[in-house]
Amino acid sequence: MRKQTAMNRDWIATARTLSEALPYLQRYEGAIVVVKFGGHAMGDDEAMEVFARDIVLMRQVGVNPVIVHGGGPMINEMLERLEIKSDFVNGKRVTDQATVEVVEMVLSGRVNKRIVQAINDMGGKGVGLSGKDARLMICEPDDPELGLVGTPVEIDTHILHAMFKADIIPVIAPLGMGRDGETYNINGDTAAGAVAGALRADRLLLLTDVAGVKNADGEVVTELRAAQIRQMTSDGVIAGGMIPKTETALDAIERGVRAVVILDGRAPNATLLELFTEHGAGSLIRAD
Ligand SMILES: Nc1ncnc2c1ncn2[C@@H]1O[C@H](COP(=O)(O)OP(=O)(O)O)[C@@H](O)[C@H]1O
Ligand SMILES: CC(=O)N[C@@H](CCC(=O)OP(=O)(O)O)C(=O)O
Repeated sequence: MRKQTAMNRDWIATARTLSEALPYLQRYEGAIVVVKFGGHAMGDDEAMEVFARDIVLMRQVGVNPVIVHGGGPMINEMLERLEIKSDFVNGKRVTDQATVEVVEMVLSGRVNKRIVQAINDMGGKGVGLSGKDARLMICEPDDPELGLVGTPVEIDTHILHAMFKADIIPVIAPLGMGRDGETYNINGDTAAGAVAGALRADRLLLLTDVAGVKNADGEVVTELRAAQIRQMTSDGVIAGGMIPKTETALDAIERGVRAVVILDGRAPNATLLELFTEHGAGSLIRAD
């Protein structure tokens, strides 16, 4: 008879986890899951590999994942190198013409390609595009104070549905086009929310560098409703980069997204844990 060593007890636990995933796999078959991959959530090459593997696995089991990425820290690094000063207002970058050119170069050129390559290295079919491609995201100016920052007002989802049919994983850089062909910088969270809303996604996962939305005592709140978010924002508990995230969550839910989760993208297999196990991660936001 074969003995149960410590090692094969680990295998038994792995097999059990796989087996227990069945109801979740059934629930998400054919579902659309938009994943916002924030610049702070992107780690080293190994973390990128784990993220890409999870996304390819999602596609393999019948989910339609869409990646919308950020890259704020990478943009900051390039702006510093070029000695271009940059300010944020309520988590959004004040963007002039010189800045938007750098944003496009870094996001579409560097960050997007890195994610696409990681997905393709894992055997998936990742295709990179920005909101300018195929007029995916038409924008209007956000706040005049922010310059060339756009709010998506029209999302053409045809290209995304065509990609799902072709087994392609879309990887979207948050840039948009104005009605006169001008380029807009879109906050990554805002772009992800707009795409998720237009697709009526089943889930929007916002991957960041904190475990979730924290209360005044610094504890992660695991379930949040709209009224609570509004209160925490007016109290200043939700601040900085968390403002566009929670605003996005509320907006996406209003547009028909079933639920939004804000979670730590640096935690290994964060997306799989959230979707396919009973151990939901981060803060889950639903309609009131
Ligand atoms: N109530 C809050 N709970 C958690 N994080 C918060 C809160 N208020 C502000 N933050 C800040 O928001 C940051 C996440 O936003 P951001 O840096 O823009 O992330 P990303 O690059 O992933 O989009 C956190 O690292 C944290 O410093
Ligand atoms: C208007 C605006 O703020 N655009 C962002 C776009 C990138 C982004 O959102 O990156 P993270 O998700 O990593 O923060 C910026 O210029 O930094």
